[in-house]
Amino acid sequence: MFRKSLFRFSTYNFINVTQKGKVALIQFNRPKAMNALCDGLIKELNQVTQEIDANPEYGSIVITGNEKAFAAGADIKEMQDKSFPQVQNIQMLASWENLTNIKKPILAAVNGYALGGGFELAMMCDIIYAGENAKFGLPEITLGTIPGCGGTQRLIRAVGKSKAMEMTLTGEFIDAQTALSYGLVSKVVPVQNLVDEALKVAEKIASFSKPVAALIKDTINEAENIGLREGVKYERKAFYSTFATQDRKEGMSAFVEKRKPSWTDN
Ligand SMILES: C=C(C)C(=O)SCCNC(=O)CCNC(=O)[C@H](O)C(C)(C)COP(=O)(O)OP(=O)(O)OC[C@H]1O[C@@H](n2cnc3c(N)ncnc32)[C@H](O)[C@@H]1OP(=O)(O)O
Repeated sequence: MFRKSLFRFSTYNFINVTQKGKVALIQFNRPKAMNALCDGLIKELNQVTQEIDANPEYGSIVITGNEKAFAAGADIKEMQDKSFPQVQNIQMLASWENLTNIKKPILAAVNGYALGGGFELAMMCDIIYAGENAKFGLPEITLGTIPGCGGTQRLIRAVGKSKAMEMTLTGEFIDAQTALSYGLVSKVVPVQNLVDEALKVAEKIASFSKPVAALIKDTINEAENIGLREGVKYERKAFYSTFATQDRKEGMSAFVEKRKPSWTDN
């Protein structure tokens, strides 16, 4: 059934979606606009990620752009003439947050520019890998505005106040090595190897029990929403809930019996 859907996705205007084993690879496809994230692209991204999330064939997702740009932000040309009442009325950019409701782990593979909303979208993902040419920035101040997709909130959590202030108040970009030293990305790899490296790790993640991977993703992300005491309680509840799964039983039995576990996602 999903293969049919993938066929339908291939007719999408702004993204390409391909199946790589148990991983769905989503590639932004607006090369002439530096993959600026127009409304249509975000609609397609939300639709496809929700379908992938519901499809048991898939265990993880990789999102990427091209070698020049992951995404150069929200589409400035779409926003240019909007008024305050209009943006408030349509709750502009609010639907971008849907990505954070996806239960399956999402890796962002960033080559080139990840700016403004492009960077914010990468920060909504669970793991970021950077190509050697990656450039991250929140240049909204240079446009007379501020980040609107959680950038201020996620950046301070990722890198601390001084660096978050420096990046957002100057609008300057940082390179891949700096992003690595800030802890914003987990790994820097040669540009041509980036997507393969992300797919390899995504395939490994997809090989585990899906409900267990979803619990890990959820509990780590929840840490950004709540304090430590509440967070530890939240984690413990999630941990206990793995004892209601076959996969927890199988994983521990396999260890004791010195064999490979066989996951059933139950
Ligand atoms: C959530 C919010 C509020 C936001 O994201 S606001 C947007 C934040 N992002 C930005 O400010 C980055 C804007 N882009 C840039 O600064 C430059 O395009 C880059 C990425 C540095 C690349 O520079 P260059 O290599 O010189 O390419 P450049 O010619 O500027 O871009 C190529 C095309 O993409 C278009 N483009 C690039 N970024 C765009 C964007 N965010 N929105 C719309 N179009 C964009 C650009 O207008 C140009 O189109 P055209 O050929 O019709 O003139």
